Parts: sequence; C-alpha cells; structure tokens
Amino acid sequence: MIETDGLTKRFRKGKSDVTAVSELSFAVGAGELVAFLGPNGAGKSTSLRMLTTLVRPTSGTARVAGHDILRDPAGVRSRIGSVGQLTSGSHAQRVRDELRSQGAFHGLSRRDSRRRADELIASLDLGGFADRTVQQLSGGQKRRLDVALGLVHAPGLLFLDEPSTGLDPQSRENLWQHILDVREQHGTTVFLTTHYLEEADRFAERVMVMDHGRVIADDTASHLKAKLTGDVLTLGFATPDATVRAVGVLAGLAAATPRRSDASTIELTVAGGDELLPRAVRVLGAEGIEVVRATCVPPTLDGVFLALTGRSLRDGPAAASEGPDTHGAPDVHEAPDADAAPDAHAAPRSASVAGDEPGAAPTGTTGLPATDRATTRAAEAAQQTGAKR
Ligand SMILES: Nc1ncnc2c1ncn2[C@@H]1O[C@H](COP(=O)(O)OP(=O)(O)OP(=O)(O)O)[C@@H](O)[C@H]1O
Repeated sequence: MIETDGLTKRFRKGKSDVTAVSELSFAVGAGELVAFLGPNGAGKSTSLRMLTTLVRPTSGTARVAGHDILRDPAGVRSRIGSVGQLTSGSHAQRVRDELRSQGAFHGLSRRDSRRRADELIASLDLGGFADRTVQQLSGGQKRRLDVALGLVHAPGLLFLDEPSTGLDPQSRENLWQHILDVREQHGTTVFLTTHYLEEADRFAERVMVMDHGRVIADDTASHLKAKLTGDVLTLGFATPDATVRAVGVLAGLAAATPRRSDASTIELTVAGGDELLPRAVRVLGAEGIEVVRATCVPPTLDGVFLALTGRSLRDGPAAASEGPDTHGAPDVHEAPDADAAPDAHAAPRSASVAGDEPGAAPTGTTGLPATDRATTRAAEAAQQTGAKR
C-alpha cells in the first residue's frame, strides 16, 4: 500500500534549511494499522503530507496505493482518504448533504452518493445528527464526520493526522471504535499520527517512532517494549539496613542492576517482572528481609522513546495529556508557495470556514512563516474536501 524510498523534505526557514524529514524508507502492507509517533516537530505531518501529495518531497519518492506520488499524484488522491488536523465539513451544510455532495464531487451518481452517505451515516453512527449542520456538532461528532468524508469514495488506504487530538477521553474512545469497525468491515489500511501513546499502544499493530525527521524504531508496540525496556519493579523495606541487604539479594536474582531510589526503596527494570516479583518476595523473606510494599509497572511506549533518545515523549508540549499543538488554520488570503502540490492551493469552499472552526488551533502557534503555514494548511483543507471544487 505504501512504499517510500529515501523520502526527504527540507524547508527554507529564513537563511537556513530545516530538514523536516530525512531519508524515509519503509513499506506498509494492505490492511495494516500503523501509528506514527514522535514529539512535536519530529516530521510526522510532513511525512503524511508528502504521502498524500500535499507537499512535494525535496528528494526521494514513494508509491502510495499503487501510484507514484510524483508522477501520478491524481492517481494517489483517487485511491486514498485523508483526514488532516482541521475539520473539513462546511459550517452551514447539513451532515447528510455534506456526505452526498462529497460523493458527487468524487464522481458518484446522485443515487450512489445518497446510498454511500446512508452507509457512512450508519457505519460511523452519525444518524442522531445527520440533519444538523456541521457547526452544530460537538468536536467528537465533527471528527467522525471528517472520517466519513475521507471514506466516501471507499479508499483502500486512509491517512489520519492526529484524529483524536483535543477530544475528551470518551469521544476519543468512541472515534477509535468507529475507525476499528470501518477497518474490520472493509479491510482498510490505516496510517495515522498521534500524540496519545496509549492509543498507539492499544490499537496500532505497528508503531513507527520518529525523531528529528528520521524513523528510529519500527515494530509492534509489544516488541519495542520488550526489546528496549522492561517492567519496573519497586520494592519497599522497613529500614535502610534491610534495603542495603536486599540490594545484594536482588542482584543475584535478576539480570538487571537494582537501584536504590531512596533509603528504603529499590527499583529494577526487568523483563518478566510479574514473575520475578513473587519470587523476589519469597527469597527475600527466606533471608529474613521483609518486603513492606511492592509494585510492578509494565513498560510503556514512553519508556521506549526514553530508551531510544534519552528524552521522554511526555516532556514538553507533545505530552499526551495536553491539547492539540497544531500549526494553525489556513489563512486563505495568503499566497501559496512552491512547496504545495501543484493544484493544492485552489481554495475549496470550506477552506475559509476551516480557519473559523472552534476546535482548530489559532494561527501562529508554530512560528512557521505565515505563507508556509497558509499554504500547507490550505492545501490540506483542499484535499480534505476532496474534489469539492
Ligand atoms: N511549511 C513549513 N515551512 C517551514 N518549516 C516547516 C514547514 N512545515 C513543517 N516545518 C518544520 O518541519 C519540522 C517537522 O514538522 P512537522 O509538522 O512535520 O512535525 P510533526 O512531527 O508533525 O509535529 P507535530 O506533532 O507538532 O504536528 C518542524 O521543525 C517544522 O517547524
């Protein structure tokens, strides 16, 4: 479904170049659910924008859904669905009409557009508000509509850029359930970016970790966790003396080195911590050392990132619990630049609306040059609305 070869993107920033994505080479098979993880500025969105033909690579290329992104961008667009960080529905349109007109713009007959709209309303559970206008929807309902709009032409491959950012936990769970259902019903390949580590861990079969424009790990979440980190065991003791003696006993029991985190607590990071813990308590007890508290915390993807980079993904603004940190909505009054795909700057009818979207981040949040932000976002909005031109 996706095959990239040395995909690289450099942006001009003042007098210097920023390498947003460097030598990206990977393949994604049909039906996979892949999550792209990384801190702010790692290059995730730029990678997605290249794969969805919104931004031209500086070098390298990719085949997406059987079409070359450089030689046949229209072919790529006809075969993929793409949901960006902005809501793509037009404010004043009713949900049902929005879906029907999206079908018509994709070349479906009136009858097929109606049928497809009904199907998507059922499968994404939009029935309760299908006759409301987009501006009357909640954030979670809008995101479900966005996914539905991206699926109107039944693409085999769906790109989602931070689909659940900014939603409350219940709406996130609900959106995910719908994404998983659509995937199960149609075998859709899903490629998404997210800041929510626990979502990637729970739902994605494959996790690609990106940092400074490069993919630094690519595997299942469980393999990454097993390979790069382990369970963190914490054992508490009644006295400092017992703690010192316990360090010696534990060192002989586990492959890892026990660390004293304070006078009466020992930590150790090991594989199979849940099995080691009861054994450690028994052996220590036999030595006359009483364990007064104990926990075993399973590994996380944040631990994986920490092991790979020495930094936590939760440090700074990319923290999973925080709200969106998007690059700002498009200002359609600004001129496009050469980085956008050739036809991507043609403003769709909803592009000007997207900037007013209450859930969208305000402009100017990234420090990117205004024209770059405007171009990329306008191009993204143009694609999100598909052929609505
Ligand atoms: N149009 C642009 N012009 C100049 N620099 C850009 C542009 N788009 C992205 N960049 C820079 O490229 C780098 C990668 O940005 P990108 O948006 O791909 O990161 P990201 O991983 O998606 O971040 P986030 O999680 O914050 O969305 C950043 O340093 C960013 O400032």
